[in-house]
This record gives sequence, C-alpha cells and structure tokens, in this order.
Amino acid sequence: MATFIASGGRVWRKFVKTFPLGSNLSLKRSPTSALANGRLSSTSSENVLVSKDEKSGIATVRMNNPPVNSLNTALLLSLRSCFEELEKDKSCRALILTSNKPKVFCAGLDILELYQKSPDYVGQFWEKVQDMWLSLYGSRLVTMAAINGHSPAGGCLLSLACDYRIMAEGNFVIGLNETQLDLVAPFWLRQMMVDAIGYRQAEMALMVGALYPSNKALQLGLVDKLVPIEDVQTVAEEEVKNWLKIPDQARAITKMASRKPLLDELRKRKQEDIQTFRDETTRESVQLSIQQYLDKLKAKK
Ligand SMILES: CCCCC/C=C/C(=O)SCCNC(=O)CCNC(=O)[C@H](O)C(C)(C)COP(=O)(O)OP(=O)(O)OC[C@H]1O[C@@H](n2cnc3c(N)ncnc32)[C@H](O)[C@@H]1OP(=O)(O)O
Repeated sequence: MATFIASGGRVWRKFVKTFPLGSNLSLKRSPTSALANGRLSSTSSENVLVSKDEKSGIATVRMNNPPVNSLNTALLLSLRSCFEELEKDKSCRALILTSNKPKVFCAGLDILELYQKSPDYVGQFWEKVQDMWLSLYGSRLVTMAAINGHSPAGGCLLSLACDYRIMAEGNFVIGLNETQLDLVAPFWLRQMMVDAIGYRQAEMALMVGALYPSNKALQLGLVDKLVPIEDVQTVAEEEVKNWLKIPDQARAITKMASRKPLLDELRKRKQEDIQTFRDETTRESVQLSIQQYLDKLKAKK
C-alpha cells in the first residue's frame, strides 16, 4: 500500500503499510490542504478518499460518490469501514468529514435503494445505515462535518452525528426533509435533531420536512459556523486543532457519557427499527410517493 508524503509542494510516493478500506482500493494523490505541510498519508477506496496528517493525527474523509454523494450500499460500507479503521488507528485523533465534490456535501440516502426493492433488501440496507451511524456517532475521535454544499436528509444525519458542523455560506440547504418523501425519520435521528436545535424547533422541522438555507441553519443551531465555501476545509482544520488542545481522554469520556444512552437504545432496538423501516418503506403508498419524488428530481432539468 502506498503513502504520499508531501513536503514543500513536492510529493513522493513510498510503500508502507496503511489501513485497507475495503477491497476496491485505488490510490490517488490527496487534494492539497493545510495538512500538506505535515506528513500526509493518503489512501482511498473509489467512493471515499482518506488522507491523514501524521503529525497532528487529523484525518480528512472525502465522500466521492458522483454525482451527489448519495448514500448507496457501497458508500455506506466504505464510510463505516473507514470510520472503524480510523478509530482503531491509535495515532488518529480527529476526523473531518467532507465532500470531494463541492456544492453537494451529501444528497442523503440513495433513493433508488428504497425504490422497488424487496423488503429483505430494504431491511439489509437500513442495517447498513444504522451501522455506519453507530460508528460515527460513537467515535472517540473529534468529528467535524465540513459541509461544503447541500446536505439534505441523510446528509444532515451525517452532519448531526459529528461533534461540530461548519457549513458553506450561500445557497445551500440542510435539514431533515424525510416527510416530503413520505418517510419517517427514526427515533435516533429525531433525537439528534432535538439535541441540536431543541424540542419545539425539531418537532416543527421534522413534521414539515424543512430544508433550511445555511444562514437559517446557523440561527437555529443546526450548524455551528458559516464560512465561504472555499474556506470550509481550512476553517475545519483550524477548529479541530482547537479541539485537540483538550486532552483526548477527558474529551472522549465526556462525549461518550452524553451519547451512550442513544447508542445503547439503538443497539437494543436495532431489529425493531429495521422492521419499522422495512414495513413503512415498502408500503405501496410510500413507494408511489418515492416514485413521484424521483420524477420531480428528474423533471428539474
Ligand atoms: C425513513 C427514514 C430515513 C431517514 C434517513 C434519510 C433519508 C434520506 O436521505 S431520503 C433522500 C433524501 N434526499 C433528498 O431529498 C435530496 C434529493 N436531491 C436533491 O435535492 C438534489 O439532487 C441536490 C440538492 C442534492 C443536488 O442538486 P443538483 O446538484 O442540482 O443535482 P441534481 O438534482 O441534478 O441531481 C443529479 C442526479 O442525482 C440524482 N439524485 C439526487 N439526489 C439523489 C438521491 N438522494 N438518491 C438518488 N439519486 C439522487 C438526481 O436524480 C440526478 O439524476 P439524473 O437526472 O439521472 O442525472
């Protein structure tokens, strides 16, 4: 496996052992960032690009699933595997989650994974969503969402699972619009929304499936900071460095103390949650709503 070491703008390739990210591994030079001033190791699967600054222990995970980073089975598996590998890597202290394609952070679940599929398929798909969430929400690392574009539904889920959210200013939206597709957000997703913006605002937002422009999202507390899109990554790196001034152990134990109840609740009710999702999503009326939503997306052009 190769590592890229960047120094003074030059990049050398050398072969060392790094973590595997699934079988479909291809290596690409990592995008330039402030981290390139340190020792930068980089590896990637096709749909997730990972680079890690060895000096600071900060990893950047870039979703790379064109055209809109929709969360299909392959991306969910790669993200989970990547989060788990970084979790195991003792030298890793923080993770920045972003999109390799600015303007869309993540378009949410891949709607095609929910359309005209068997109940078993849908149930297995939902378990992959649950497992990916468990690994990110329950991470010991500092997790920072660098939201460099739209972040509806599952994109908002990813962002909420992180410790801090930095979003691009401008005409980008974030929120939980599930009801617009005739879908019902599960208890653990609803709870993260309540924890971020408070009960009343979350209740309203969830009922009407609201998508907020980034300035309204900041006002509600759905995101923590707004910056120009070209600065999202740099500001995320600066913010992470501030968080890393706090001793890891105390920070991680405190984080786990507040997240354990929700993590445990999902672990306990995993099968029930899968069954609810499977039964709801495969209902005929919901399938019709999904079809209409897909048609609307296509008709946009
Ligand atoms: C039951 C509880 C579940 C709770 C958890 C979460 C649920 C979900 O996540 S459901 C998914 C909800 N997602 C959305 O509503 C977003 C839909 N997409 C958009 O609004 C836009 O695509 C955009 C704002 C994210 C980006 O806009 P733009 O850059 O203009 O790109 P296009 O709309 O032209 O899309 C390009 C291409 O991608 C297809 N597509 C978009 N989103 C999805 C998706 N989520 N799943 C599958 N496919 C998607 C879109 O149809 C276009 O396809 P083509 O026409 O074939 O090019």
